[in-house]
Amino acid sequence: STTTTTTTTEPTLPSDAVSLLSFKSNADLNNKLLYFLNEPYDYCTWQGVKCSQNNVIHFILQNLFLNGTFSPNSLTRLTHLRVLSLRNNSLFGPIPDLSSLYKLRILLLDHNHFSGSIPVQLNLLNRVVSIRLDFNSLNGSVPVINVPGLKIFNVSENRLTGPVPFTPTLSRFDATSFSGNPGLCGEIVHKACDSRSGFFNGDGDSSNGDGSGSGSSSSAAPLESQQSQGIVVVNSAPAKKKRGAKTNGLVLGCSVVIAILVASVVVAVVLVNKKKRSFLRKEEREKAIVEEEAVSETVNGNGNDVVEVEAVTKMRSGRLVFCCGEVQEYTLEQLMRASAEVLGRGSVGTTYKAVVESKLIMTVKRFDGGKTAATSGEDFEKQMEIVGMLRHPNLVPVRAYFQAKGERLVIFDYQPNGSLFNLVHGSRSARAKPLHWTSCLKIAEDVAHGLAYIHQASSLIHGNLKSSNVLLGVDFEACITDYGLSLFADSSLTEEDPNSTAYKAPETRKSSGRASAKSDVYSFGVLLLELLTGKHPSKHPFLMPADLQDWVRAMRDDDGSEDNWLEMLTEVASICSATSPEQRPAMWQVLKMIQGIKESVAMEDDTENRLS
Ligand SMILES: Nc1ncnc2c1ncn2[C@@H]1O[C@H](COP(=O)(O)OP(=O)(O)OP(=O)(O)O)[C@@H](O)[C@H]1O
Repeated sequence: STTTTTTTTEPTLPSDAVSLLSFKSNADLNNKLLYFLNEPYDYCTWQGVKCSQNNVIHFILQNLFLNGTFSPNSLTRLTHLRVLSLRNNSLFGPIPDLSSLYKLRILLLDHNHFSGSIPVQLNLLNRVVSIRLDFNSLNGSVPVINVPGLKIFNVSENRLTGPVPFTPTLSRFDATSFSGNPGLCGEIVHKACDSRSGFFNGDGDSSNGDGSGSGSSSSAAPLESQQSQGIVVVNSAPAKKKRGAKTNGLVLGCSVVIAILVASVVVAVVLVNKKKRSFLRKEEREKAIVEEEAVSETVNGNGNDVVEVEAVTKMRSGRLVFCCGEVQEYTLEQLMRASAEVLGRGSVGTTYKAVVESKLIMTVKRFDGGKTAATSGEDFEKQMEIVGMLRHPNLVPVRAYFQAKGERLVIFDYQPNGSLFNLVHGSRSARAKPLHWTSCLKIAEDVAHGLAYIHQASSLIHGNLKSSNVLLGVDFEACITDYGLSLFADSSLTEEDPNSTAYKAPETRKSSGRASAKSDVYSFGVLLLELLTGKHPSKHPFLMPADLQDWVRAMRDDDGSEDNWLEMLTEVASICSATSPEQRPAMWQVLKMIQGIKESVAMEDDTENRLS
């Protein structure tokens, strides 16, 4: 056979093939890459390789456990290379000088074991838009990098030390690009390089009077960039030369004014950022965008190979799936760029109010990868398909979902009037009366309706019914959210909040206990008591039915006028929260009971009206 895995460099071989084989011989010690040289030399079909006119333009080998080194004189000879990604492997040793790759736009070497220093020649890659070197073991200092088009730069989680050069390029990135390197200092990472002065400690350094800002003495960056780019910098380094010369009253006065202005701008920037932050951290948002760029690179390099582009998009960026045949109103990229505000952090992730393209408002639940890792991608998709099909006036609809490696998002409608939790406990003082009985009845009916629908329309259960998962719609109708998502939570990893635990049926509190339709009924009973009494479930006493009636009446300060309906609703709550699941009614029966109470109240009103 002519098939060979030889790594010898025969002069007749195409030089790109030689470079690839040379890379493989050092980087792939476990021989995972099946690179065989057959005539005609077909290296453009090798794993991870994409060519344009027989020149390698993309080399993408991700998540392959490649275990070896990145030798100089291997890929560095691929002078047409535009995308180089070796992320998420086990490559070790130094990163070679890549300056010969002058066409390189995307360099992703993150999540490996690279050591040694960051090659200073990165600064010569003047077409590069993305450099990711995070999660390696790189040491030494951050080199001066001034590449105007650089959009993504991340060297976090390494062992870098010393001042971060304050160049016009690097100053565009925030501390997250450098985090996880305790030895780094300077303005960008908000850490003084001189141990004598604090960064934001107001010790007077900010008013040292010389107006210079760089704590990174090694930086060759022009200082005017700090002002011209509108970056407010509080100096961390003590003024050495000019301090003595500028101590007159006028300068001190100016310094105070400047300090006040600086503080106001910092506060304003912090406030704006708080409101406008994307639900993805900057680096993650940019990662998604870069991956899209990599995809568009694929298009450029390969004409109109749409099918392949779709496959790449699915694989790398994940897929935004719109449920129930919804119209696709926005793209993944638009979603990733949405401005977002944290609504709260729950047991399995964080929930955001996101605004896409300044007009579409939605709620995005972003799962914490670690806490839902036990659910496979396939199971997630299956469950989301069922959940996404449900439509009912008392359910917050799931519009879309997304998953990619380590990232899961579920997109709901945004409910403008907050949650039942806020309505019951929110701004009301501790001594405020519980909700009016008509509201209690209406909310109880809405929630029972939604829950009965979930149980009947599908094989789903809610699994996490509680007042923060009941939201109020535009007409203050109660809508259940987060149904069917509890399945993804790994209970051994989620912290138990006493308020949440109190909703859980006794049979589900054991580690082997599984949620069921009957455990949802129990949660509904607890929620009903919360509604009636205004008390957090963790404060509900365990009482026999007769005593429960007395307690509810006492909590409502009832003078007897609410007697009838209150007694009936408390009765419903009591049977729903029976200790034994068999004794609890089904949800449709609970709904019927509540509707019965409503009708009897209406009849009573009617009779009273006629008599009066
Ligand atoms: N669609 C929505 N519209 C408006 N607010 C929402 C929406 N979904 C959730 N919220 C609010 O966002 C906050 C956080 O919700 P999240 O579901 O993350 O946590 P939780 O409900 O407290 O706990 P869990 O994760 O156990 O459900 C809650 O106050 C919730 O009421």
